[in-house]
Amino acid sequence: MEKIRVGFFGFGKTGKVVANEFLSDPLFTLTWVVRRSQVDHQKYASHMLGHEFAAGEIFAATDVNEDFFLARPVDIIVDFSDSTGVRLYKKAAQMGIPIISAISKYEPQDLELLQSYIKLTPVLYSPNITLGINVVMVAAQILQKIAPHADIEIVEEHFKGKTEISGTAQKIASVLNLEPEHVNSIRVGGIVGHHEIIFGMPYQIIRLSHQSINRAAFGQGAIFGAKFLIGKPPGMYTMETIIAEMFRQNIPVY
Ligand SMILES: NC(=O)C1=CN([C@@H]2O[C@H](COP(=O)(O)OP(=O)(O)OC[C@H]3O[C@@H](n4cnc5c(N)ncnc54)[C@H](O)[C@@H]3O)[C@@H](O)[C@H]2O)C=CC1
Ligand SMILES: O=C(O)C1=N[C@H](C(=O)O)C[C@H](O)C1
Repeated sequence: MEKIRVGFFGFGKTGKVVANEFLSDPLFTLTWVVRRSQVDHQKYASHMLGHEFAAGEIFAATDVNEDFFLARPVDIIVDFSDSTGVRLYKKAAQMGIPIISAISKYEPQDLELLQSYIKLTPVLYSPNITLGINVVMVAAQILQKIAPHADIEIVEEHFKGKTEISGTAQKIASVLNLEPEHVNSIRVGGIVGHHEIIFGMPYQIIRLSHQSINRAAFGQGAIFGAKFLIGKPPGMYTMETIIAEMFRQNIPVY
């Protein structure tokens, strides 16, 4: 069976680990990687990640011109770069190549550009692409409806260098209609990503919590998303809508 060809944007702390998950999955082949600079230009990501086979030729953002996607065809684009990455693949969207965006914080004009692509191709956009956090997000919305008077606070913990409030926490606050002051950020050590939603009720506390213990969790989420997205009609898709549908199909009947 033909492998799914992946075009990958970003090769940073998370991008490298996610790219390696695609390299290690027999269903996929990493066709190329685009990073911002000329660093490691035309080397292979696979070699840099310790594999002997050659896959994932590295290009710089400046290499991505009108012909790039025609010359290096892929079946899906996966973006773990930053807000600006979306500006590089309008042509791919016009060609109907599905897009997974894992960018957690978009500048408004870049989010607008991503949203313009949904008329052309299927786009899966999730600020946190792990299966687990999206189960927590859906469960929290259900719990809020069951206990509408509960006090709710969000705690998000990340590595010391993360400057912005997590996109995940902002998404959780948004779906629960909470003001930003209910998001509490902690920055210590090398925490990959921990989110907890605390429901305070009379005489009891409910804590819904998710911890990414390795950035490979984001790679597994991206692989799950890629398998879901390929073949879908143009439109916007999110991990939580996929998970919500799985809740609907699997709700236990007593
Ligand atoms: N949705 C999710 O589950 C997750 C999302 N993220 C997000 O993914 C993004 C990347 O995370 P990290 O790798 O940790 O960040 P990082 O800062 O370590 O790496 C970013 C990479 O993107 C590249 N880049 C920047 N602009 C680019 C452009 N225009 N074209 C091509 N490459 C470009 C940089 O060269 C660098 O290699 C961040 O937005 C982060 O918040 C991170 C973890 C999980
Ligand atoms: O920057 C990260 O690493 C992460 N960013 C995402 C976010 O901002 O929510 C997802 C994850 O928590 C890790």
